[in-house]
Amino acid sequence: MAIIEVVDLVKRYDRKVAVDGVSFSVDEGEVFGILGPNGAGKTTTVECVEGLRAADSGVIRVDGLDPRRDRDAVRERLGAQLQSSELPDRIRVGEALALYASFYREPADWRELLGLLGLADQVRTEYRKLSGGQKQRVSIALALVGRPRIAVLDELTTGLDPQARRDTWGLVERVRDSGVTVVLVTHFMAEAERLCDRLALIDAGRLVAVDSPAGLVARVDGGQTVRFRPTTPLDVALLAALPEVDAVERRGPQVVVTGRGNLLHAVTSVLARNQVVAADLRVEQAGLDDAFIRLTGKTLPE
Ligand SMILES: Nc1ncnc2c1ncn2[C@@H]1O[C@H](COP(=O)(O)OP(=O)(O)OP(=O)(O)O)[C@@H](O)[C@H]1O
Repeated sequence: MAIIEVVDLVKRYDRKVAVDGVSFSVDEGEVFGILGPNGAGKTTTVECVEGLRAADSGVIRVDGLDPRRDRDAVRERLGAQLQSSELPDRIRVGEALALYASFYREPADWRELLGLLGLADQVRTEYRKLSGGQKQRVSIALALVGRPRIAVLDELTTGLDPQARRDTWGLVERVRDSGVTVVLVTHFMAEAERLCDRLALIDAGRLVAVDSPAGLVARVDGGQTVRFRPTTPLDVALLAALPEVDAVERRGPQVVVTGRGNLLHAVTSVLARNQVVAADLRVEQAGLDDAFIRLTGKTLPE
C-alpha cells in the first residue's frame, strides 16, 4: 500500500523549474530511492514531501495527509534527516537527542537509539567533534527519535569513507527491518543498487523511470560489455560490423565492446578468424550505472 503519493509535482525557483511534473508512490515498508545527478531536483522533491517547501502544483499525500495543510500530523509520521548546520555548535549528542525527542508526543528512548546506532559512548561528546560517519549516525538518530513510520535520508553517505559508507548502509537496512519506510536520496549508484527496493530516476527535474534496480537494468536489454587487450593489431571495424555490437571503443590498450545477445561468442569468433589473441578478456553484464547512462545519457560520479 502506498504511504507516499506524489502526482505531477512542479516546483519553480523564480523562473527555474527545479521539479517538472514528477509522479511516484512509495509503498509502506520499502526503501525507495531517488537517484539522479547534482541539481536534478531530488532534494526539492523530498522537501515538498516533508512539507518544508510548497509545491507550485501537483498533489502530495503522506499517509493520506497533505504535508502543508496537515503539517504537524505529517511531522509525527515522517522523520527527516537534519542538515548538520541546523544544530547549535556546541550541543552534545545526548542534548540534541533529548531536544528532538521533546518535540514528539511519543518519542523513542533516545539512549536506546544511540546504543543501536553505536553512539552510546558519544552521549556527552559535542556534535562538532564527531567524525563524519558519527555525525551521519546522529542525523539518522534524530530522524528516528520521533518513531516515524517514514524516514527521509538525503545524501546520507556523501563525504564518508568507504568503510563508514558500508556501515551506514547496514544501519539503513536495520531501520528498514524495523518496519520503517525509507526514502533515500542519493547520487551513488552502488548505494541505490544495494539498498533500494525501487528507485525513481530523476534528471533535470523530470522523472525518467521508476522501477526496481533489477527492472531498470533489464530495460537496457541484457546489455553486456566485453573488454580485452589485443596483443596483435586489430581492425575494430570488424567488430563494429557485428549485429550483436552496439559500440566499440578503444581505451588505451583496451578494446571495450558493448552489445547484446551472444556478444562474447560473436567477438571471440572474429578475433579467432583474424588470428588476434585477446589478453585480459573480461565479460560484464550491464549494471544500474549502464541503465542510468542509457536512460539519461549521463554518468554519475562513483
Ligand atoms: N533555494 C533555491 N533557490 C533557487 N534555486 C534552487 C534552490 N534550491 C535548489 N535550486 C535549484 O533547483 C535545482 C534542483 O535542486 P535540488 O537541490 O533539488 O537538486 P538535487 O537533485 O537535490 O541536487 P544535489 O544532489 O546537488 O543536492 C538546481 O538547479 C538548483 O540549483
